[in-house]
Amino acid sequence: MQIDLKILDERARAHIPAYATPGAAGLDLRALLDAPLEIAPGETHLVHTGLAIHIGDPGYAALILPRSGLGHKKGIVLGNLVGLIDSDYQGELMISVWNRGSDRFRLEPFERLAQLVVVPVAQAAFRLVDEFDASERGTGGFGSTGTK
Ligand SMILES: O=c1ccn([C@H]2C[C@H](O)[C@@H](COP(=O)(O)OP(=O)(O)OP(=O)(O)O)O2)c(=O)[nH]1
Ligand SMILES: [Mg+2]
Repeated sequence: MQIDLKILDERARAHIPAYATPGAAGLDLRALLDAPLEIAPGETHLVHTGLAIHIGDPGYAALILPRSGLGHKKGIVLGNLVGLIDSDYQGELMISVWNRGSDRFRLEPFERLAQLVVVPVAQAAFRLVDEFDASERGTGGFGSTGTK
């Protein structure tokens, strides 16, 4: 599929998101910074990408997810845990970066810090009912199928 992409800051032109391997699901997003950004433990910063996308089709959305290596090894994840990019959003892609670790982290200009995944979306219409058709699970949740 194709998605319209706008470059909002010329520095981002050299780093148009691309899939790193033929099977990649995520497109790495880079930090558009003038200088390295020191992120103290517990701090959250909103980081620019210099890019905007317009998905334009309500049958799709994009998710911003952490990169596994940064998240696991450095504690650098997202302040909103997951970013949701609506299909009608046309503004800059912004990344909320949260240092949940115990060490300072130095984010370098144009470092890859998160990834964008395009996903199909179903927009649901709600039909009000008094009773649901029976299902095998019914109302059982939170471990009701056993814990082992
Ligand atoms: O990590 C993110 C999350 C969201 N957005 C943009 C795209 C999204 O379409 C818009 C609104 O996000 P969301 O709906 O999650 O935030 P909200 O707090 O509900 O704001 P709004 O009232 O604008 O919907 O902000 C980003 O750039 N980065
Ligand atoms: Mg919203």
